[in-house]
Amino acid sequence: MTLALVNMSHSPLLQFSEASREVLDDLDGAFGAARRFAADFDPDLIVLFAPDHYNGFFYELMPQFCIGYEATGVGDYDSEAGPLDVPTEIAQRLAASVLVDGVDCAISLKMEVDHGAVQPLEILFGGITAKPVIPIFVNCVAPPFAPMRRVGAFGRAVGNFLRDLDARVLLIGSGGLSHDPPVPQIVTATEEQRKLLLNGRHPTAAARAARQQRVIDAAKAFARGEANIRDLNPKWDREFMSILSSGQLDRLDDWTAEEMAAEAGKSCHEVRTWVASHNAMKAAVGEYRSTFSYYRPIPELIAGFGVTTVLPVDAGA
Ligand SMILES: O=C(O)CCC(=O)/C=C/C=C(\O)C(=O)O
Ligand SMILES: [Fe+2]
Repeated sequence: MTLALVNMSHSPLLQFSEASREVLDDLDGAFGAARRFAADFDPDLIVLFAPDHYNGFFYELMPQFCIGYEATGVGDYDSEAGPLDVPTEIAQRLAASVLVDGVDCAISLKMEVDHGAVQPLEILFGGITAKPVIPIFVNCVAPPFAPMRRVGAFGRAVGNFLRDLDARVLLIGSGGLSHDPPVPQIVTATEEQRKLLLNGRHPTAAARAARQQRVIDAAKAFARGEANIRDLNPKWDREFMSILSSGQLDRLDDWTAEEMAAEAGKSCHEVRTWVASHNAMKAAVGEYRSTFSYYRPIPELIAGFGVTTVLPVDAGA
């Protein structure tokens, strides 16, 4: 086993925002660094921790963690649609191993994934079929949430499996830091939103376009300072990133979902993908070190945006 890790925020607004050329070029620089890191590492397998935004997972049956044996991109926000190249037999062994390790984890023989999973594959590798990938859903938008210590335990169970796998594996954690985009909440949902949250699979093109336009409009209003959206919290973001790079992952164990959302917005729970990925890395390799770290609060994307790359301490410089 040889392991490397990329964590990156994603944004459905990347192609649809009014962010300035300077901001987008700055972000492209960070994506370029992560892309070069991924190309240099040249994995033969990607293990991708990603959230979903009510495109593949719904309240009809909402797991906290789910390993995909097969997966398809739904194509939201112009992300690539179609089947991913999932090595089913390895995914099956991974799921069995995680269960034996004591973490109850769902499996899907027909997972549907959205921009949260697809965007890092596009940015790092140019598409969803460039490399074999095992997609792992982590619930980051639908309360109630697993305790953070459980997210850590899940990540470690994945890492324990990877430690004994004869492969070059790139772990990816996909999701934002502080952010509060207008994702409907079950407690405040209108009747129409409730239908979407329960099972809004495969919306019509018109319904998809209306849903997306609402988010695009909210981002424009937020950048003008006019939206009713919680502010980004760069202090919280930097503290979180510094805890991850310190390797002291148990410092996150007692963070509560309520405090996290109050500090950093409801979608900050996407950091759960970073927590799982770092715990997987630590379980598999022991000590790790950060090799690249980018952070910028970007209101036009409604995102505290981070990109990091990580290698085992004993890997060459
Ligand atoms: O379309 C909807 O109703 C949900 C909104 C949505 O998908 C927003 C996604 C935002 C992110 O992925 C993000 O900022 O991390
Ligand atoms: Fe997201």
